[in-house]
Amino acid sequence: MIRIENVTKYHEGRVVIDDVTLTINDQTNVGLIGPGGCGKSVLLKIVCGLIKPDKGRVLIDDIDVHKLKPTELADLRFRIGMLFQNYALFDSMNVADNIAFPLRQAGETDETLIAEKVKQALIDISLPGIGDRYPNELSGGMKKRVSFARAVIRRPPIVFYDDPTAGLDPVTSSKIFILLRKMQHEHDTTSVTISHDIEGIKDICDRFAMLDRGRLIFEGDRQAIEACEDSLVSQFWQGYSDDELNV
Ligand SMILES: Nc1ncnc2c1ncn2[C@@H]1O[C@H](COP(=O)(O)OP(=O)(O)OP(=O)(O)O)[C@@H](O)[C@H]1O
Repeated sequence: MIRIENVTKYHEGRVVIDDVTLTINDQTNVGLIGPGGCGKSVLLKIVCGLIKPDKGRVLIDDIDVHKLKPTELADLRFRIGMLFQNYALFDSMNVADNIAFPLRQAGETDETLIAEKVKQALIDISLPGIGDRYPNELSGGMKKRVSFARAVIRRPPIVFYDDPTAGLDPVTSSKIFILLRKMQHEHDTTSVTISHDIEGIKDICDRFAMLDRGRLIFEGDRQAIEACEDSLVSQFWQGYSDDELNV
């Protein structure tokens, strides 16, 4: 279970995460939504220990993430897969080595096994045989899928996806969402997915949390968000605005 308790974060004199409390139960897939800049990515980075909160705490299976020593934090991160917004692939490594990185980092030395796992991962993301290519030879959508493969290669029980379909065409986006769903169903992962693609995450998440200017303004299941009377939540969910657009 992931428990975010009264987490607050300031950045350059202003509050970025404002007293957020949220519980994510095991094998639950949470869609984290909200306007650009509301703090979604910062919250995920706080949860996985990359950014320290100014107040509050994060517990993963009762372990206080920000009280861990660096080596203990590294151990915890072995259990967490992360798909970053900016791909975060290593440009100097080919695709196969990028995908194999978490396996080798975890101490796997059986190169035959690694090669088999990488081969299967490339098949799973519908990019068989591209292991020898380098990230700069790939399209944005291919990089996202390779990042996905790397994030889940060790089948981590917890996975965080930061806008996995940002900037992708609809066909590639739907492929990514299919992969996400497959991970959830076949490996019972607990996940948090940040996405601006409401239609896409409707079907892959069982609960939803919405941030607005760092505050948690909604948490609940699909039925609850569809019935939510808060105009900000319902407009965001349905993808329209009462205000005229200032263009
Ligand atoms: N290391 C950091 N610690 C705390 N706050 C940060 C840090 N880096 C950036 N910020 C601030 O956090 C705010 C929220 O950014 P964040 O990337 O979390 O928004 P977001 O909701 O994920 O936006 P988007 O949907 O556009 O990706 C920004 O205003 C940014 O200035």
